[in-house]
Amino acid sequence: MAAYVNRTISMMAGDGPHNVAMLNNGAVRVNMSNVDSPLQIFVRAKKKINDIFVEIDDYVKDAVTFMHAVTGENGIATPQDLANVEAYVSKVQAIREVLKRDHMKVAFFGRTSNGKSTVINAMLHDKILPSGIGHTTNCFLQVEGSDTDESFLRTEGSEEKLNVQSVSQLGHALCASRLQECSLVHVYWPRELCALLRDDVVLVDSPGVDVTPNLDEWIDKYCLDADVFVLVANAESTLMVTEKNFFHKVSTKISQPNIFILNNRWDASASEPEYLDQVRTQHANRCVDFLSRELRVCSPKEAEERIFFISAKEALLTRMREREKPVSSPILAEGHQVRYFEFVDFERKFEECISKSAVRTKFAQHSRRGKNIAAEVMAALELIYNTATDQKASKVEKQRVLHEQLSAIEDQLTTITRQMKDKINRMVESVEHKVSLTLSQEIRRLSALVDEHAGLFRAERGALDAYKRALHRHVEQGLGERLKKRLSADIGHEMDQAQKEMADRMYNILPMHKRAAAATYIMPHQQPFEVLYRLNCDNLCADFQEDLSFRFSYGITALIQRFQGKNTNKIALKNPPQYTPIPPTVSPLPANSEVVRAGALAGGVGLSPEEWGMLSKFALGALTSQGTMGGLLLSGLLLKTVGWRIVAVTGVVYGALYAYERLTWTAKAQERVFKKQYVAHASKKLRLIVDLTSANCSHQVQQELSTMFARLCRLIDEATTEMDSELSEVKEAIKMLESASTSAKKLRNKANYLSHELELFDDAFLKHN
Ligand SMILES: Nc1nc2c(ncn2[C@@H]2O[C@H](COP(=O)(O)OP(=O)(O)OP(=O)(O)O)[C@@H](O)[C@H]2O)c(=O)[nH]1
Repeated sequence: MAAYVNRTISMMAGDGPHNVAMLNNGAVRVNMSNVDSPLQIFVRAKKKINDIFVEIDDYVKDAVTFMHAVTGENGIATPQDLANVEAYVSKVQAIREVLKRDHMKVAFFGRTSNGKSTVINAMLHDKILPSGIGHTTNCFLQVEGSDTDESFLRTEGSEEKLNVQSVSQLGHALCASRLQECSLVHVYWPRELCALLRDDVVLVDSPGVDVTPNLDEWIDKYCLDADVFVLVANAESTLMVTEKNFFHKVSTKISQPNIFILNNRWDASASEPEYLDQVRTQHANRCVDFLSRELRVCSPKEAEERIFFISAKEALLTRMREREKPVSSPILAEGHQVRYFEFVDFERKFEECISKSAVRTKFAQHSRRGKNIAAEVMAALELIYNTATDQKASKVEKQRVLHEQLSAIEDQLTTITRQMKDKINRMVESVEHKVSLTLSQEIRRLSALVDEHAGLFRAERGALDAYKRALHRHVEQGLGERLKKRLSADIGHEMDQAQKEMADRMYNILPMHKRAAAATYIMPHQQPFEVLYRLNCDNLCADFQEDLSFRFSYGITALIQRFQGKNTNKIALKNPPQYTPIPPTVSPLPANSEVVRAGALAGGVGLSPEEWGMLSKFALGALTSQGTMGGLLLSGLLLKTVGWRIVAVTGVVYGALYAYERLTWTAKAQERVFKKQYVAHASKKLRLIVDLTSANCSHQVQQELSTMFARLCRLIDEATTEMDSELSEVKEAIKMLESASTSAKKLRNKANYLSHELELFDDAFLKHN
């Protein structure tokens, strides 16, 4: 027996969770260090996946912040995309909460008094749960590590901390204030006092399966999240139907539950050593059969590894002694070391099993969900990245097109401006020439126009003034109509052509969407173009003074004037006068303008106008004086030369001519003379305003075309301004899209990193588990 014990000790010391040593007094000490405990797999896995979920949490929050920035108007993510990713924040939070609470749970079941509480106490190395003969545990007792160093109780649904000593009352079936059998009491025990608790193992004690009909309720409440079930059987008897029945129910609700069978009270076999092996074999076979054949939760070989023959009472006692705690019965039966080693062996296998199982059942699903979340968020970011990339490409293209359009418009506008300027200048010159020519021609035809006037002519002052006003109107109107007829249509046609060409060329460089606006903005001429000029005969001929006094054509004065006029012309021709240019003006010339002109002519022969006046008066005075000596001498000379008869006949003829002219000096003749004088005067005045009028008309044309060109240029300017601001917007959008695609790419890559981390987690903790 001693050899068997030593062999078992050396075997277990090598790979067990606890270093085992036999003490001098025959007791066995087990090192509580849990550095190499299989439970550390769960601990490390929990820490790792918790760290990964912290990163996933940060990642999802970063993704939500990013998506907020790119969602909305002109955004690249839809509110639905944002809502989808936002939903993961709470999901990750929920997983982290579950992770915090994740532990390895082992539930102990069996018939009353089989020793469930004693097994748990032995595993906890202390007498924590009530145990005793008869029906002791009357409700579920869950022992777990307390975060603080204190030990306390908490009943289900209550936050009140109760004294841990009260567990023997609350959980004891014999206690007056006992709880419902289905209720749960949390027993918090300092982690530092127990390696199992430190490593997140939670142990659940239960009332005997033979004392309740509510097995289904138990299973639903306490078994569904259990990683390992321990059936504590009584080695003194055999597996009972009630026990089997319970686990049948468990296996229908949980797929492949991990079930260990402890044949407790094996110390009883010490009193009957001769049947020890047979009984053990019998129990073991039945248990293997139950697990592998009836429940089908494992293979027979695996089942063999999950069946143990122990004495919880001895194990607890041994551990109490190790911890130098008072024990009621220090005497242990023969073979207690072997049973204790088997108990330790159970613990090691149980720890391996519960650790692997908990990692697989709890963290596998977390890992899967983490990967799904990373993949879903990555898909959303991939979509945003693609959208941002596509939109950026189209914006870059738009930017290129806008650049091209702007520089094309600028080039074309420069060319068109130069050409249009030339065209306007040519048109202005042409119009000026045309108006000048036409007006000059019309001035030459002024006598015909004046002759057409058929008003009642009378020589009285009042009637004459009225006639003059009527004639002014007639000339204004007639001249106006003729000019309009000859110029407006012609120039108007040229204007229309020029404007049309201008508009066509400008439209062509406008962007398409502006053309419609331009078409409505620049309306074609509703009215034909009209040359505007101001012909105000009232002002122009205000200085006109008719001379309607009778003058005999052959009177001496007339003859001298005629003679004088010829000589003056001769003098004028010999000495061409230097005219002082008179600036064209619409205001009437001064009344003494003739004097000025005469003065200018006089200047041509070197005499001042005053000197010429004196000379003329003297000559005329000399010739026209009837009573002077000169006249007498001339008469005498004529009489002596040609004879008195000829003089008489000439006198008669001369008298007859005078009488005739005097008699024909009627209102008609006076009107003719008036019109002639008017034509001469008006022609002279109109000639003065030819340049001004033609300049005005050409200016009008220039104004009209320049205004139109300016309006078109304004349209182009508006269009280019719009295009400039559009270009700025496009540049901004490109910047935003660039930054969005970079961020989306970074976040997408982080999702890859997280998925990779979870893959590594699977490799480390799940794949070979
Ligand atoms: N001889 C012996 N007695 C044991 C062993 N384990 C437990 N007992 C005793 O069996 C009695 C019942 O033990 P408990 O641990 O209360 O059994 P239980 O299964 O928890 O019983 P309930 O709580 O009523 O369901 C106690 O007196 C224990 O001391 C053992 O291995 N050997």
